[in-house]
Amino acid sequence: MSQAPFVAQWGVLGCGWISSEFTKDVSRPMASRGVTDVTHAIAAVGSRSLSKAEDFIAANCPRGAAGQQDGLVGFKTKAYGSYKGVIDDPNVNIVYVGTMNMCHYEDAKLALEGGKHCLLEKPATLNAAEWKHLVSIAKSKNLFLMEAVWTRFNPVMLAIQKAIHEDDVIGEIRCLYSDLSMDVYKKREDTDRLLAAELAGGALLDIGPYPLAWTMMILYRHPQNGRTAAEKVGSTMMKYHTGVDLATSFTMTFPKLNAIAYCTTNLLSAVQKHQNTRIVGSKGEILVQGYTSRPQKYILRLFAKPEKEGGAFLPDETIDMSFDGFGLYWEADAVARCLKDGLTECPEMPLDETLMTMEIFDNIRKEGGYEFSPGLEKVKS
Ligand SMILES: NC(=O)C1=CN([C@@H]2O[C@H](COP(=O)(O)OP(=O)(O)OC[C@H]3O[C@@H](n4cnc5c(N)ncnc54)[C@H](OP(=O)(O)O)[C@@H]3O)[C@@H](O)[C@H]2O)C=CC1
Ligand SMILES: O=C1OC[C@@H](O)[C@H](O)[C@H]1O
Repeated sequence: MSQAPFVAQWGVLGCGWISSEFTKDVSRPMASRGVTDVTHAIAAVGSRSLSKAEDFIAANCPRGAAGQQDGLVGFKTKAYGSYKGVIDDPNVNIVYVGTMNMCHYEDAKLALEGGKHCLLEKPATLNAAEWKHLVSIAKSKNLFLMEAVWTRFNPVMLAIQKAIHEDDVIGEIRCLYSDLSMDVYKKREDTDRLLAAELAGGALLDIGPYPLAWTMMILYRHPQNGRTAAEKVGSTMMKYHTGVDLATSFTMTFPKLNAIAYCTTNLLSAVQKHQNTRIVGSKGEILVQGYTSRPQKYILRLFAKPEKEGGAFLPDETIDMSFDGFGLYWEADAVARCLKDGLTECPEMPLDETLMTMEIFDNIRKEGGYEFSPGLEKVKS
C-alpha cells in the first residue's frame, strides 16, 4: 500500500502578484507533474487588509491547494487581515513570504520567532547582516529557512547542470553570459516597486538574483570548482534619479575552471523571451531558451571540429521541457521534501549560498554607490 504524501501546510504573507502565482501553482494537481511523496495545503493567507486576503483566496485557491482538494487535510484556507494572524494559525507550519523587498527581513523574523519554517522571496534580505540574523534565529529554533530562488529547481536548469557537470556535453566551461532585463524605464512611475528607493527597488535586487543563480549553479557548483567562491567580482552600475540602479553588470571569475561569468541586468530594455543565457564550452555551447528566470527549453550547439579555431557547428538540437503553470511548484515540492525529511536547509539552495549572494550584492551596491534609504535596513554590518 502506498504511503500518504507529506502535506506542507503553507501560510502566505502578502497578497501581491508572486504570492498569487505561488498559490495557484501549489493548487495544481500533483499528478500533473508526477509527484506522489509530497503535497501542499494553503492553511492561511495574510494581508494588511482582510478583504484583500479574502479576495485573494477566492481568486487563487477557492478549494484550497492540492492536498486540500484531495481531502488529505480537513481545514479550509483562512483569511487574515494581518501577517501575525497567519503566523499564529495552528494549521500553518511553513510561511511563504511574498512581500516587498524591504519587508523580507521583518516578515521572515516574525515567522521564525513565531516558530514557523520560512520560504522567503528573493532577494532574501536587503543585506548580508539581515540574512545572518535570520539564519541565527532559524538555527537557534531548529527551523527551516530558504531564499526562494525558484530557478534553481527549474527542470531546464537541472538538465543543463547534469549535461555540463556529469555528461561533459560541451566540454570544459569557458564562459557564461546571463542577462535578465525588463522594459520598465519611462513605462512605469517612479513610485513603482522596481524604481522607488523607499521600496528598495532597482535591477540588481529584483532581477540580478537570476544571472547570479546561473553562475552559482553552473560555475560555482561545478565539480571541478569544489564550491570555491569567485576569486574576483567586478561591477558597473548606472543609477536612476530615484537612487536605485537602472542597470548593473558584474563579472565573476572561477580560476579553478578558467571560466568567467558575465552577468547583466537592467530596467531599460525589453526582455528577449528567446535567449538570455548562454554557456560556452570547449566542445560547443548551450543556449537557454526563454526567460533566464523560467526557461522552458535549451539548444545544444556543438562544434563540428572542436579542435579548430572558430569552426562550424553541427545542426542545433533543441531540448524542449515546456511546462504548465508558472513553475514555482518545483521549489515548493523541494521545500516540502525538506520538511518531510526534517531538514532545516535545502541542499539545492543552502543558507551559505544566500549569504554569498547578499555579500556580493552588498559589494556591488557599495561600488556603484547604491545606498538604501535611511531606516530600510533593520540590521547593518
Ligand atoms: N520568484 C519570482 O519569480 C518573483 C519574485 N518576486 C519577489 O516577490 C516580492 C513581491 O513582488 P510582487 O509580488 O511582484 O509585488 P506586489 O507589489 O505585487 O506584492 C507585494 C505585496 O507586499 C505586501 N506589502 C507589505 N508591505 C507593503 C508596503 N509597505 N507597500 C506595498 N506592499 C506591501 C502587499 O501585500 P498586502 O497588501 O496583501 O499586505 C503587496 O501585495 C518581491 O520581493 C520580489 O522580488 C516578484 C516577482 C516574481
Ligand atoms: O523575480 C522576478 O522575476 C520576474 C520579474 O517580472 C519580477 O519583477 C521579479 O521580481
